[in-house]
Amino acid sequence: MIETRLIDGKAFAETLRARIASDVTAFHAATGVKPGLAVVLVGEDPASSVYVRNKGRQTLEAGMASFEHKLPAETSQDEVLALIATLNADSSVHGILVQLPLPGHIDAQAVLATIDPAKDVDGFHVVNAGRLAVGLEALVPCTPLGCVMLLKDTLGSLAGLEAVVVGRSNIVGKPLAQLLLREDCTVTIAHSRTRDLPGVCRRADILIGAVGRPEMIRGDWIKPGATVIDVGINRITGADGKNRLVGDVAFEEAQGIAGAITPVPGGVGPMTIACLLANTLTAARRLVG
Ligand SMILES: Nc1nc2c(c(=O)[nH]1)N[C@@H](CN(C=O)c1ccc(C(=O)N[C@@H](CCC(=O)O)C(=O)O)cc1)CN2
Ligand SMILES: [Mg+2]
Repeated sequence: MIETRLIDGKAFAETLRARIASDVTAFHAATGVKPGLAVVLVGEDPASSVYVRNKGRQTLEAGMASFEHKLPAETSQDEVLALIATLNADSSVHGILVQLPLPGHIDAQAVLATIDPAKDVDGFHVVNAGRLAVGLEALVPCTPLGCVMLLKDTLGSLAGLEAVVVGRSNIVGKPLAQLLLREDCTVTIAHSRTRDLPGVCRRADILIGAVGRPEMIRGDWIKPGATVIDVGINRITGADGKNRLVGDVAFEEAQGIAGAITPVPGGVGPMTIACLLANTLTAARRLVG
């Protein structure tokens, strides 16, 4: 039986954030500029509020300036666009992020399209998505970037490996497939219409769950020894009536089959904010340098 290794994203993210903090100190000493991150939250979604609070705290801990803009749920799209125009023009702001999801009356794509691509630290602007797709320097979405960092730390070179990404979102699935292609993986994006999904998953040396469906990927979908990255964060009520967080992969079933796996929580999640800080420093270097 295979001994399944746990990929500790929480510890990796802590080390990364410490390195970013020391790079921020050096950048500030060299330029006199403190990188600044502006986060826009519309409404009071409880999970989003927690993520935004954590982003603000970790931005300050890394020695950067944090600008939080919390707007009521009924804010109009025009008001959000006006705020973004102000942030685009503000030289103390090097990174701009609009927390998703937005309330239903706001067109997220229209909002994301107005962020200056040079300040788009989420990497969601079509200019950054396009630059990533054609192999140019780009700001890259944080969760996929974190996944690839964990994979390279676990496996070294990814070249030639068969990667299956289950999920085709603009935030995770599509950019992650581009990043894996850049690492010379053979990449498949699978989704709800994929035929024989278990069989497709069983081909994977690297299996990524990014569908947002609790424990959908079963243990017997995993090729023995494969590295499994679980991007899902699903809140479920267990048989005992208690709420808990599970991923897209049936974690217990993966034990003894996967070579390595990220837990939920404590796997990919913490990497998202660490990579956001890395992107903010990258954006500041490009804007100031
Ligand atoms: N503008 C953006 N919106 C959203 C993004 C994003 O990258 N940019 N990603 C997610 C939410 N997110 C950050 O915004 C995020 C999600 C999860 C975590 C995290 O650390 N998760 C912990 C568990 C936390 C919990 O108990 O809920 C973990 O997995 O260990 C950080 C950031 C959607 N929106
Ligand atoms: Mg909408």
